[in-house]
Amino acid sequence: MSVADLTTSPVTSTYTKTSSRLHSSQLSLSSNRLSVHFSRSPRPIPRAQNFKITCSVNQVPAPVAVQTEEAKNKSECFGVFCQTYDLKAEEETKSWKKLINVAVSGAAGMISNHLLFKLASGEVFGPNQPVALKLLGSERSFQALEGVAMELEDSLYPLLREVSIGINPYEVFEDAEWALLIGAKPRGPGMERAGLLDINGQIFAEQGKALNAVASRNVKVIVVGNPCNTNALICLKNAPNIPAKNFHALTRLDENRAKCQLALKAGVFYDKVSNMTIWGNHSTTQVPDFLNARINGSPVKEVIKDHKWLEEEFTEKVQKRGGVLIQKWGRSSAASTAVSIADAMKSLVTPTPEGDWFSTGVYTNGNPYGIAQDIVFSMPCRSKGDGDYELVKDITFDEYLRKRIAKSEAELLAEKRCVAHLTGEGVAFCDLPEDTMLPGEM
Ligand SMILES: NC(=O)c1ccc[n+]([C@@H]2O[C@H](COP(=O)([O-])OP(=O)(O)OC[C@H]3O[C@@H](n4cnc5c(N)ncnc54)[C@H](O)[C@@H]3O)[C@@H](O)[C@H]2O)c1
Repeated sequence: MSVADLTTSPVTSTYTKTSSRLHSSQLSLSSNRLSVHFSRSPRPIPRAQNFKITCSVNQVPAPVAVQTEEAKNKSECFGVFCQTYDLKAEEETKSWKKLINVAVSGAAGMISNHLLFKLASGEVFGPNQPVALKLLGSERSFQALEGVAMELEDSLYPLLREVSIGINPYEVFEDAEWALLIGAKPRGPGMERAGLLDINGQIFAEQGKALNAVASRNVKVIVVGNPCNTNALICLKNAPNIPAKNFHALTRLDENRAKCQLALKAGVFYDKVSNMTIWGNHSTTQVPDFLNARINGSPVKEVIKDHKWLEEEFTEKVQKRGGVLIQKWGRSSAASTAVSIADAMKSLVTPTPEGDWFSTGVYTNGNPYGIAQDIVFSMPCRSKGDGDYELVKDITFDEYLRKRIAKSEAELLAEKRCVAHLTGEGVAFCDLPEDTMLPGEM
């Protein structure tokens, strides 16, 4: 049964439009009946469209798209996603899950332009998980946000049930179960790192407060906007009613880059590289850990005998990859960052393969590695696939690794002092050890 088959059935034009949103893999057939169940949002007043369709291929009830006064007046939902369908359910497909609310900030930006389509396609949450996308933009980017929503409309994703757009985080983050915080100001010419910390820190303080006020109490937050570790710290400090454990700073792109470089050097396909940890800050002090990583199940140092390359070239290559890419591309990595955000989410919603782990920047309180408390630091984690994670215990350290980790730790502690006014910890004092470039910056 294809979409083409469906659209030839005797339906009204409204229904044809809707049924053309369905892909055969997401449909369920019982005898000659086809059922699709669009989950209802838990919110009392729908902001975007909530609808339920059941149809028979031979005899299709002609559904009426109802534009209620309330729906007309809603500015948050977008276009086709504002339709309310008044349909009678004849058959419900049991496999559909409850709608998942995903908020994305910086939704009109370059990274989101790749990520949103991955989320809507089912790549992250699976082929029977309906998704609502709640898109946050800035005042300046609002028109572009409408353009993004139009492209989402035109993509006819069957799993995409709601799209709402807005510039007020207190509205957009309502009931969010995932918050992907990508929107941030780029570092302008001549801007000091401390200036960037302050200007973006304010965005993440506000968004932390908004999450605290209106998001799901178990929302998982992934901070991408730079400087992402300290932004994540600011965000969690401003959201005291959400577990600090739920906040992540994205270092998965760095992990993916490190795996790629090791695979290249060892002459193996990159799926043979496992147990890759990025320690520390998403900056050039980050530490790609070749001591604990494995290639084909063996320690990297047994496979790659050129230890000088590992300590010098490999480490620097990973740390500066973003900058090199900008020189080639003329802009910072967007597609591979979106891939890595999807990877980071998948790592939390699917069980980690036996013996392996992944890297993510998380809150350090209670960590078993002796890293300073109360910062957000990239560390090795495992997940049961329930959205939560635990830190990996059996990790080996040597002097080289300890020394490098300490440098990244010192940088994050200095960044923390720089944003004390945003974390509720007094007066800020900025003594950053050096102005390390962020990956992705010139
Ligand atoms: N952690 C990582 O691995 C990683 C990798 C690459 C880029 N980044 C960072 O991700 C961020 C976004 O990158 P991009 O390439 O998508 O940038 P972009 O400039 O293309 O998009 C950013 C968008 O955010 C919007 N925005 C600004 N302030 C906002 C706010 N307060 N609320 C909502 N939206 C806001 C802007 O209008 C813009 O549309 C940057 O900070 C970049 O440094 C992080």
